[in-house]
Amino acid sequence: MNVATEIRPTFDTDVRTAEPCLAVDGLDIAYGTGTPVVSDFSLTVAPGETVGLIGESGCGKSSVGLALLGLLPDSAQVSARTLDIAGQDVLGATDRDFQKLRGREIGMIFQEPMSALNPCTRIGIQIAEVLRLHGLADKKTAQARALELLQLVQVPEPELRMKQFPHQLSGGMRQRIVIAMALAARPKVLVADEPTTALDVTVQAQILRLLAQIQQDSGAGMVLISHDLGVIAETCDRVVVMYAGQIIEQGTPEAVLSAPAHPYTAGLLASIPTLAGDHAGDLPTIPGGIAAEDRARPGCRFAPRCALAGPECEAPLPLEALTGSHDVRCVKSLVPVGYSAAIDE
Ligand SMILES: Nc1ncnc2c1ncn2[C@@H]1O[C@H](COP(=O)(O)OP(=O)(O)OP(=O)(O)O)[C@@H](O)[C@H]1O
Repeated sequence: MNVATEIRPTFDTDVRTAEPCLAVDGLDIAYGTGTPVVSDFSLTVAPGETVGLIGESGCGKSSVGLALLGLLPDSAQVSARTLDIAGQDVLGATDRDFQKLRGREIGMIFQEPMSALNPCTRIGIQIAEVLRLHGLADKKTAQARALELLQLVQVPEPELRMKQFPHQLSGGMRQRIVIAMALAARPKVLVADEPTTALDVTVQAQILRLLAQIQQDSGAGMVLISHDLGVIAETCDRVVVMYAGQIIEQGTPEAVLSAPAHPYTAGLLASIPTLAGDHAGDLPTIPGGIAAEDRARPGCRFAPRCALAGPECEAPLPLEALTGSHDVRCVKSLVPVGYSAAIDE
Protein backbone atom coordinates (compact mmCIF):
# COMPACT_ATOMS: atom_id res chain seq x y z
CA MET A 1 0.00 0.00 0.00
CA ASN A 2 1.27 3.46 -0.79
CA VAL A 3 0.78 4.93 2.66
CA ALA A 4 1.27 8.48 1.45
CA THR A 5 -1.76 8.29 -0.80
CA GLU A 6 -3.96 5.81 1.06
CA ILE A 7 -3.93 7.24 4.56
CA ARG A 8 -5.64 10.56 4.72
CA PRO A 9 -5.95 12.66 7.85
CA THR A 10 -8.96 12.12 10.02
CA PHE A 11 -9.43 15.80 10.82
CA ASP A 12 -13.15 16.33 10.78
CA THR A 13 -13.06 20.08 11.23
CA ASP A 14 -11.53 22.39 8.71
CA VAL A 15 -9.98 25.17 10.77
CA ARG A 16 -9.56 27.48 7.78
CA THR A 17 -11.17 30.75 8.72
CA ALA A 18 -10.56 34.37 7.85
CA GLU A 19 -9.05 35.04 11.29
CA PRO A 20 -5.27 34.73 11.64
CA CYS A 21 -4.25 31.87 13.91
CA LEU A 22 -1.23 33.81 15.11
CA ALA A 23 -0.92 37.58 15.51
CA VAL A 24 2.20 39.16 16.97
CA ASP A 25 2.85 42.88 17.00
CA GLY A 26 5.82 44.71 18.50
CA LEU A 27 7.34 41.76 20.35
CA ASP A 28 10.46 42.60 22.41
CA ILE A 29 12.45 39.95 24.28
CA ALA A 30 15.40 40.57 26.61
CA TYR A 31 17.24 38.21 28.93
CA GLY A 32 17.81 39.72 32.36
CA THR A 33 18.72 43.38 32.08
CA GLY A 34 20.60 42.93 28.79
CA THR A 35 19.89 44.59 25.43
CA PRO A 36 16.80 43.06 23.80
CA VAL A 37 17.69 40.03 21.66
CA VAL A 38 14.43 40.51 19.71
CA SER A 39 13.03 43.97 18.95
CA ASP A 40 9.72 45.10 17.52
CA PHE A 41 8.99 41.72 15.91
CA SER A 42 5.62 41.51 14.15
CA LEU A 43 4.08 38.55 12.35
CA THR A 44 0.65 37.36 11.32
CA VAL A 45 0.02 33.78 10.20
CA ALA A 46 -3.17 32.70 8.45
CA PRO A 47 -4.66 29.21 8.83
CA GLY A 48 -2.92 26.83 6.43
CA GLU A 49 -0.04 29.24 5.88
CA THR A 50 3.63 28.38 6.53
CA VAL A 51 5.95 31.24 7.42
CA GLY A 52 9.68 30.58 7.51
CA LEU A 53 11.91 32.40 10.00
CA ILE A 54 15.50 32.51 8.85
CA GLY A 55 18.76 34.08 9.96
CA GLU A 56 22.15 33.09 11.32
CA SER A 57 22.77 31.74 14.79
CA GLY A 58 22.01 34.27 17.52
CA CYS A 59 19.58 36.42 15.48
CA GLY A 60 16.70 35.57 17.84
CA LYS A 61 14.68 32.97 15.91
CA SER A 62 14.40 30.45 18.73
CA SER A 63 13.62 33.16 21.28
CA VAL A 64 10.61 34.14 19.14
CA GLY A 65 9.49 30.51 18.93
CA LEU A 66 9.84 29.97 22.67
CA ALA A 67 7.94 33.19 23.41
CA LEU A 68 5.02 31.94 21.28
CA LEU A 69 5.01 28.72 23.30
CA GLY A 70 5.40 30.43 26.68
CA LEU A 71 8.63 28.49 27.19
CA LEU A 72 11.14 31.29 27.76
CA PRO A 73 13.06 31.10 31.05
CA ASP A 74 12.00 33.26 34.00
CA SER A 75 14.94 35.60 33.28
CA ALA A 76 13.31 36.64 29.99
CA GLN A 77 11.45 39.95 29.79
CA VAL A 78 8.70 39.82 27.16
CA SER A 79 6.53 42.69 25.99
CA ALA A 80 4.34 43.21 22.92
CA ARG A 81 1.44 45.29 21.66
CA THR A 82 -0.34 42.12 20.52
CA LEU A 83 0.31 38.43 21.18
CA ASP A 84 -2.68 36.35 20.09
CA ILE A 85 -2.61 32.59 19.64
CA ALA A 86 -5.64 30.98 18.01
CA GLY A 87 -7.62 34.13 18.75
CA GLN A 88 -6.65 34.21 22.44
CA ASP A 89 -4.73 37.10 23.94
CA VAL A 90 -1.76 35.50 25.73
CA LEU A 91 -0.07 38.72 26.85
CA GLY A 92 0.29 38.21 30.57
CA ALA A 93 -0.71 34.54 30.37
CA THR A 94 0.61 32.46 33.28
CA ASP A 95 2.54 29.18 33.04
CA ARG A 96 -0.72 27.41 33.84
CA ASP A 97 -2.54 29.20 30.99
CA PHE A 98 0.24 28.23 28.58
CA GLN A 99 0.13 24.61 29.76
CA LYS A 100 -3.49 24.48 28.60
CA LEU A 101 -2.66 26.14 25.28
CA ARG A 102 0.40 24.06 24.40
CA GLY A 103 -0.55 20.97 22.47
CA ARG A 104 -4.19 22.08 22.28
CA GLU A 105 -3.98 25.41 20.43
CA ILE A 106 -0.28 25.56 19.59
CA GLY A 107 1.84 22.50 18.81
CA MET A 108 5.64 22.30 18.85
CA ILE A 109 8.26 20.31 17.04
CA PHE A 110 11.89 20.80 18.05
CA GLN A 111 15.19 19.75 16.50
CA GLU A 112 15.99 16.82 18.77
CA PRO A 113 13.07 14.36 19.01
CA MET A 114 14.56 12.51 22.01
CA SER A 115 14.20 15.66 24.12
CA ALA A 116 10.45 15.71 23.41
CA LEU A 117 9.90 12.01 24.13
CA ASN A 118 9.88 10.19 27.43
CA PRO A 119 12.50 7.41 27.06
CA CYS A 120 10.69 5.14 29.56
CA THR A 121 7.15 5.28 28.12
CA ARG A 122 5.79 3.29 25.19
CA ILE A 123 5.07 5.33 22.04
CA GLY A 124 1.33 4.58 21.97
CA ILE A 125 0.89 5.72 25.56
CA GLN A 126 2.86 8.94 24.96
CA ILE A 127 0.65 9.93 22.02
CA ALA A 128 -2.55 8.93 23.82
CA GLU A 129 -1.49 10.99 26.85
CA VAL A 130 -1.64 14.20 24.81
CA LEU A 131 -5.32 13.56 24.12
CA ARG A 132 -6.08 12.53 27.69
CA LEU A 133 -4.22 15.55 29.11
CA HIS A 134 -6.50 17.88 27.17
CA GLY A 135 -9.60 15.86 28.02
CA LEU A 136 -10.18 15.01 24.35
CA ALA A 137 -10.56 11.25 24.66
CA ASP A 138 -11.02 8.44 27.17
CA LYS A 139 -8.33 5.77 27.47
CA LYS A 140 -9.69 3.44 24.76
CA THR A 141 -10.46 6.17 22.22
CA ALA A 142 -7.07 7.79 22.86
CA GLN A 143 -5.29 4.52 22.03
CA ALA A 144 -7.28 4.11 18.81
CA ARG A 145 -6.55 7.70 17.84
CA ALA A 146 -2.83 7.21 18.63
CA LEU A 147 -2.77 4.36 16.12
CA GLU A 148 -4.50 6.54 13.52
CA LEU A 149 -1.93 9.27 14.11
CA LEU A 150 0.93 6.82 13.60
CA GLN A 151 -0.65 5.88 10.28
CA LEU A 152 -1.07 9.55 9.42
CA VAL A 153 2.65 10.24 9.95
CA GLN A 154 3.45 7.17 7.84
CA VAL A 155 5.26 5.11 10.46
CA PRO A 156 5.64 1.56 9.14
CA GLU A 157 4.14 -1.25 11.30
CA PRO A 158 2.21 1.18 13.49
CA GLU A 159 0.72 -1.55 15.75
CA LEU A 160 4.25 -2.69 16.63
CA ARG A 161 5.49 0.91 17.14
CA MET A 162 2.67 1.59 19.60
CA LYS A 163 4.32 -0.89 21.98
CA GLN A 164 7.92 0.22 21.44
CA PHE A 165 10.10 2.67 23.39
CA PRO A 166 11.74 5.70 21.70
CA HIS A 167 15.25 4.18 21.70
CA GLN A 168 13.97 1.31 19.51
CA LEU A 169 13.18 3.70 16.65
CA SER A 170 15.39 5.55 14.14
CA GLY A 171 15.83 9.32 14.36
CA GLY A 172 13.47 9.92 11.43
CA MET A 173 10.81 7.70 12.96
CA ARG A 174 11.16 9.46 16.32
CA GLN A 175 10.60 12.81 14.61
CA ARG A 176 7.45 11.36 12.98
CA ILE A 177 6.25 10.39 16.46
CA VAL A 178 6.90 13.95 17.69
CA ILE A 179 4.90 15.28 14.73
CA ALA A 180 2.06 12.88 15.61
CA MET A 181 2.09 14.16 19.20
CA ALA A 182 2.18 17.79 18.03
CA LEU A 183 -0.88 17.14 15.84
CA ALA A 184 -2.79 14.91 18.26
CA ALA A 185 -5.01 17.63 19.72
CA ARG A 186 -5.42 19.38 16.34
CA PRO A 187 -3.74 22.66 17.28
CA LYS A 188 -4.39 25.70 15.12
CA VAL A 189 -0.73 26.76 15.06
CA LEU A 190 2.51 24.77 14.87
CA VAL A 191 5.97 26.03 15.78
CA ALA A 192 8.70 23.88 14.24
CA ASP A 193 12.23 24.86 15.30
CA GLU A 194 14.84 23.27 13.01
CA PRO A 195 12.66 20.12 12.78
CA THR A 196 14.96 18.30 10.36
CA THR A 197 18.43 19.55 11.29
CA ALA A 198 19.29 16.46 13.34
CA LEU A 199 18.29 14.05 10.55
CA ASP A 200 20.24 12.85 7.55
CA VAL A 201 19.54 14.55 4.24
CA THR A 202 17.24 11.95 2.65
CA VAL A 203 15.14 11.65 5.81
CA GLN A 204 15.02 15.47 6.09
CA ALA A 205 13.25 15.73 2.74
CA GLN A 206 10.70 13.03 3.68
CA ILE A 207 9.91 14.65 7.02
CA LEU A 208 9.54 18.10 5.45
CA ARG A 209 7.17 16.79 2.81
CA LEU A 210 5.16 14.95 5.46
CA LEU A 211 4.99 18.01 7.69
CA ALA A 212 3.91 20.25 4.82
CA GLN A 213 1.25 17.78 3.66
CA ILE A 214 -0.24 17.20 7.10
CA GLN A 215 -0.16 20.88 7.98
CA GLN A 216 -1.93 21.78 4.73
CA ASP A 217 -4.55 19.08 5.27
CA SER A 218 -5.20 20.13 8.86
CA GLY A 219 -5.36 23.83 8.02
CA ALA A 220 -3.01 24.75 10.88
CA GLY A 221 -0.73 27.75 10.44
CA MET A 222 2.97 27.05 10.89
CA VAL A 223 6.05 29.02 11.89
CA LEU A 224 9.05 27.09 10.56
CA ILE A 225 12.35 28.19 12.09
CA SER A 226 15.42 27.25 10.09
CA HIS A 227 18.85 28.45 9.11
CA ASP A 228 18.50 26.47 5.88
CA LEU A 229 17.32 28.54 2.92
CA GLY A 230 16.65 25.39 0.89
CA VAL A 231 14.19 24.15 3.52
CA ILE A 232 12.46 27.54 3.60
CA ALA A 233 12.27 27.82 -0.20
CA GLU A 234 10.72 24.35 -0.47
CA THR A 235 8.08 24.62 2.23
CA CYS A 236 7.09 28.21 3.00
CA ASP A 237 4.46 30.58 1.69
CA ARG A 238 6.30 33.51 3.21
CA VAL A 239 9.82 34.07 4.46
CA VAL A 240 10.94 36.40 7.24
CA VAL A 241 14.67 37.18 7.44
CA MET A 242 15.99 38.23 10.85
CA TYR A 243 19.26 39.90 11.71
CA ALA A 244 20.43 40.79 15.24
CA GLY A 245 16.91 40.58 16.65
CA GLN A 246 15.12 42.54 13.92
CA ILE A 247 13.16 41.60 10.81
CA ILE A 248 15.25 42.99 7.96
CA GLU A 249 13.35 41.55 4.99
CA GLN A 250 10.15 39.59 4.40
CA GLY A 251 7.97 38.46 1.53
CA THR A 252 7.14 35.50 -0.65
CA PRO A 253 10.04 33.07 -1.18
CA GLU A 254 9.90 33.91 -4.90
CA ALA A 255 10.45 37.60 -4.13
CA VAL A 256 12.93 37.37 -1.26
CA LEU A 257 15.02 34.54 -2.65
CA SER A 258 14.98 35.62 -6.32
CA ALA A 259 15.31 39.35 -5.77
CA PRO A 260 16.86 39.82 -2.31
CA ALA A 261 16.73 43.50 -1.44
CA HIS A 262 18.82 43.47 1.75
CA PRO A 263 22.59 43.00 1.33
CA TYR A 264 22.46 40.50 4.24
CA THR A 265 19.88 38.29 2.46
CA ALA A 266 21.87 38.56 -0.75
CA GLY A 267 24.99 37.49 1.16
CA LEU A 268 23.18 34.51 2.69
CA LEU A 269 22.03 33.38 -0.75
CA ALA A 270 25.46 33.83 -2.30
CA SER A 271 27.01 31.64 0.40
CA ILE A 272 24.93 28.57 -0.50
CA PRO A 273 26.79 25.99 -2.56
CA THR A 274 25.03 24.95 -5.77
CA LEU A 275 25.02 21.45 -7.25
CA ALA A 276 26.34 22.93 -10.48
CA GLY A 277 29.37 24.14 -8.52
CA ASP A 278 29.42 27.33 -10.56
CA HIS A 279 31.46 29.30 -8.03
CA ALA A 280 35.04 29.87 -9.07
CA GLY A 281 37.21 29.30 -6.01
CA ASP A 282 35.85 29.59 -2.44
CA LEU A 283 32.18 30.33 -1.76
CA PRO A 284 31.56 33.94 -0.78
CA THR A 285 30.93 34.42 2.96
CA ILE A 286 29.71 37.38 5.02
CA PRO A 287 32.71 38.45 7.08
CA GLY A 288 32.35 38.84 10.86
CA GLY A 289 29.39 37.88 13.02
CA ILE A 290 26.55 39.38 15.07
CA ALA A 291 28.09 41.29 17.99
CA ALA A 292 26.01 41.99 21.11
CA GLU A 293 26.43 45.77 20.59
CA ASP A 294 24.92 45.53 17.08
CA ARG A 295 21.51 44.91 18.72
CA ALA A 296 21.73 48.38 20.32
CA ARG A 297 22.51 50.22 17.09
CA PRO A 298 19.85 52.83 16.28
CA GLY A 299 20.50 52.51 12.55
CA CYS A 300 21.14 49.45 10.43
CA ARG A 301 22.37 46.59 12.61
CA PHE A 302 24.09 44.93 9.65
CA ALA A 303 26.08 48.07 8.72
CA PRO A 304 29.33 46.99 10.48
CA ARG A 305 29.48 43.97 8.12
CA CYS A 306 27.98 45.56 5.02
CA ALA A 307 30.13 46.46 2.01
CA LEU A 308 27.55 49.06 0.94
CA ALA A 309 27.23 50.84 4.32
CA GLY A 310 27.54 54.63 4.43
CA PRO A 311 26.68 57.47 6.83
CA GLU A 312 23.00 57.28 5.82
CA CYS A 313 22.84 53.79 7.38
CA GLU A 314 23.27 55.25 10.89
CA ALA A 315 19.71 56.67 11.10
CA PRO A 316 16.82 54.49 12.42
CA LEU A 317 14.91 52.95 9.57
CA PRO A 318 11.59 51.12 9.35
CA LEU A 319 10.62 48.11 7.28
CA GLU A 320 9.48 49.57 3.97
CA ALA A 321 7.25 48.03 1.31
CA LEU A 322 8.97 47.42 -2.02
CA THR A 323 5.87 45.77 -3.45
CA GLY A 324 2.61 44.54 -1.96
CA SER A 325 4.33 41.44 -0.62
CA HIS A 326 8.00 42.32 -0.17
CA ASP A 327 9.37 44.56 2.62
CA VAL A 328 12.93 45.55 3.44
CA ARG A 329 14.73 47.54 6.13
CA CYS A 330 17.61 49.05 4.14
CA VAL A 331 18.35 52.47 2.65
CA LYS A 332 20.69 50.80 0.16
CA SER A 333 18.04 48.34 -0.99
CA LEU A 334 19.31 46.24 -3.88
CA VAL A 335 15.95 46.43 -5.67
CA PRO A 336 13.90 49.61 -6.19
CA VAL A 337 10.44 50.29 -4.71
CA GLY A 338 7.76 48.82 -6.98
CA TYR A 339 10.29 46.68 -8.89
CA SER A 340 8.84 44.18 -11.34
CA ALA A 341 5.69 43.19 -9.50
CA ALA A 342 5.55 40.11 -11.73
CA ILE A 343 8.27 38.45 -9.72
CA ASP A 344 6.35 38.23 -6.47
CA GLU A 345 2.92 37.40 -7.80
N1 LIG B 1 18.32 31.66 28.25
C1 LIG B 1 19.08 32.63 27.75
N2 LIG B 1 19.72 33.50 28.56
C2 LIG B 1 20.47 34.49 28.06
N3 LIG B 1 20.68 34.72 26.75
C3 LIG B 1 20.06 33.88 25.90
C4 LIG B 1 19.23 32.81 26.34
N4 LIG B 1 18.75 32.16 25.26
C5 LIG B 1 19.26 32.80 24.16
N5 LIG B 1 20.04 33.84 24.56
C6 LIG B 1 20.75 34.78 23.67
O1 LIG B 1 19.79 35.40 22.85
C7 LIG B 1 20.32 35.61 21.54
C8 LIG B 1 19.36 35.01 20.54
O2 LIG B 1 19.38 33.59 20.71
P1 LIG B 1 18.39 32.61 19.94
O3 LIG B 1 18.68 31.22 20.40
O4 LIG B 1 17.00 33.12 20.05
O5 LIG B 1 18.89 32.81 18.44
P2 LIG B 1 18.76 31.84 17.20
O6 LIG B 1 18.70 32.73 16.01
O7 LIG B 1 17.63 30.90 17.39
O8 LIG B 1 20.13 31.06 17.24
P3 LIG B 1 20.38 29.49 17.07
O9 LIG B 1 20.06 29.18 15.64
O10 LIG B 1 21.85 29.34 17.39
O11 LIG B 1 19.47 28.81 18.06
C9 LIG B 1 21.72 34.97 21.53
O12 LIG B 1 22.67 35.99 21.72
C10 LIG B 1 21.69 34.05 22.71
O13 LIG B 1 22.98 33.91 23.28
